[in-house]
Amino acid sequence: MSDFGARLAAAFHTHGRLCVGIDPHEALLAEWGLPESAAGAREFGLRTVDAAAGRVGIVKPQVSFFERHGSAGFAALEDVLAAARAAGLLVIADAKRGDIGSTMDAYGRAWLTPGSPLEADALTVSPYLGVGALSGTFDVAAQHGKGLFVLAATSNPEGAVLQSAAAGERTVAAQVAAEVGERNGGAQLGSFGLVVGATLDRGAFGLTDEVLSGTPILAPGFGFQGARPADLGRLFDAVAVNVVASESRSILSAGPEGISARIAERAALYA
Ligand SMILES: O=c1ccn([C@@H]2O[C@H](COP(=O)(O)O)[C@@H](O)[C@H]2O)c(=O)[nH]1
Repeated sequence: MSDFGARLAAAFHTHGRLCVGIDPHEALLAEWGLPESAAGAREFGLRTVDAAAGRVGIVKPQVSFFERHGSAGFAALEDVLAAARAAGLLVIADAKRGDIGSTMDAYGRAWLTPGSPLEADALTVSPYLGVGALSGTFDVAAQHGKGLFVLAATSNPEGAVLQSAAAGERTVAAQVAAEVGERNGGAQLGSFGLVVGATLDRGAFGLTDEVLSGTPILAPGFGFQGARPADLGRLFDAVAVNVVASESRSILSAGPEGISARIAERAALYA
């Protein structure tokens, strides 16, 4: 099987850049007429997968909305992950795991090992304990052709003070980007990416075209958080071709009857 970077490039080519977030918020479950339970989250996720399949190439389940239902929530998530992958969608598990290296290795195995109940194509991880603490997770991902998205400059305003702070001659975000970029070894589109919010000016974080070159960029913040598809080129210019544009609530709020049309409409804006 090809590596994650190659599969992502193929998804871009076939379906464009939109990634549909699967975030079964309590309010959305109510709007969809579904119970506030693991069963509700499962049904919500499966219907979203059905609507996404064939219309986009990538989905991003937000793990927290399943985790809050405990073991039944994880069982629901397993079904959603399996259904999405069976439908040919690339699945980014948005779990934002971050810990010391030995513990990260276990997270890597949980989310990225073929046949694992929680198998995804890529996982979001936090570099707050040092990018080096993710070393074993990079290795597990590489071994199985999977991907990682490492938080660099997040879409929420609270992140900026830390992420734009100096780390030697670079900002924290740019240091993370440089270390992740090295892992991609000059590939046109590597398997190891960054999270860079679409709500911010990446220049303020030192995230130049050079430091982002060849690195997939997961960009939440489109839709509900205010960034518009038309901003993609302006925000990311030379590296826009590597951007996974993520929208959750702006799509999910269409409800079960309207979601297929909403996905098709939004996907066309990122084609
Ligand atoms: O910097 C980040 C990293 C992750 N997220 C996640 O993306 C979605 C955004 O949902 P919307 O409804 O499109 O606002 C959500 O799962 C976040 O946890 C982010 O927003 N920003």
